Amino acid sequence: MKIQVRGLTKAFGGRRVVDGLTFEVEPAAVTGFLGPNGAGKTTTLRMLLGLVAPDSGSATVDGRPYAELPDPGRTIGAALEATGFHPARTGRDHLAVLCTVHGFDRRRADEALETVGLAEAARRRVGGYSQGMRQRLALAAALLGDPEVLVLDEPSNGLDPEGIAWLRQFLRTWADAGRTVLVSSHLLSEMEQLVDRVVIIDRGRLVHAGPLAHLPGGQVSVHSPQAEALRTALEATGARTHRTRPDALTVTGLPCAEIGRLAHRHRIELHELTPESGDLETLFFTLTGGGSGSGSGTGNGIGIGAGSREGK
Ligand SMILES: Nc1ncnc2c1ncn2[C@@H]1O[C@H](COP(=O)(O)OP(=O)(O)OP(=O)(O)O)[C@@H](O)[C@H]1O
Repeated sequence: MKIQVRGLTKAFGGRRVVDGLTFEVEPAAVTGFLGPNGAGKTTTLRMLLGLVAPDSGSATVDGRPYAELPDPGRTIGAALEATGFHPARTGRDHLAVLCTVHGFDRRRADEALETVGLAEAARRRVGGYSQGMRQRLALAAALLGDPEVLVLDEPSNGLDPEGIAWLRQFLRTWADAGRTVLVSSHLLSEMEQLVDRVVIIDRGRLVHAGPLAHLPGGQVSVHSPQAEALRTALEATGARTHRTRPDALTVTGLPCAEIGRLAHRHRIELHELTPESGDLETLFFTLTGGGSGSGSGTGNGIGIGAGSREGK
């Protein structure tokens, strides 16, 4: 099932926090939803889940807005925040209550706890859970309806490296089964390990969407016996070059096809043209000019312009 977001817009107090946002999330892939703190990720997800009404535009799953899904609980599962658990309840009781509320078989509670690796802690009170265990419990809650589509807001927050490795494997298996998953984060370095595709937003607007493997902003390595002539031609277009050998350059700021076209136009012989995939950090800073937040990274990864969390 596909998630489709079309012209989605939402303003709070006259300020647009989601601004004409359009993107799609395909099944059978893990899609990262990335942007600095306050970029509008959570608001977008809340609109997708029918928790906030858009001012204009739409967010649909399988072609329908949440409110019109015939069986929303079995279509889309979401973990928006790993908070709001009753501390005196056990993990198992928490899920059992949700099963009752949503009309799911109570056996799903134990199955979901098993899936997220919380079976042994199931009968302990949530008040004693670590942040990572709460994340797993929130994920278990999202899985109760055995949905086709999973939406996770910052699921790696509070997970230790072992937890991250587990999450990566879980998401991989999920996508390999042909299901859809959208995972939001402001931690680029972690997402790079977790996702196949990215949707990057900043100030409520789309900055970039596409496969992780084809990120722009990376470098291209070029071998040519006329490296100096090529360098002159490239720099005239504004691309940055670095001579690595007498017959080799790395080029930043132009894709392979453009470099090949330019070389052809100047009758420059090429022996090799190799893209070196960009990384998310380079991409983000290239596309947004450094992000809208302030301050440095937070948590155990590198944050995208991770400033303070506003208005929460
Ligand atoms: N109900 C609300 N009323 C007023 N302002 C809101 C409301 N919900 C969100 N905002 C504001 O909208 C902006 C976008 O917030 P949102 O939580 O969607 O961003 P985010 O990208 O998810 O950020 P984070 O990574 O911090 O969760 C923020 O400035 C936030 O303060």
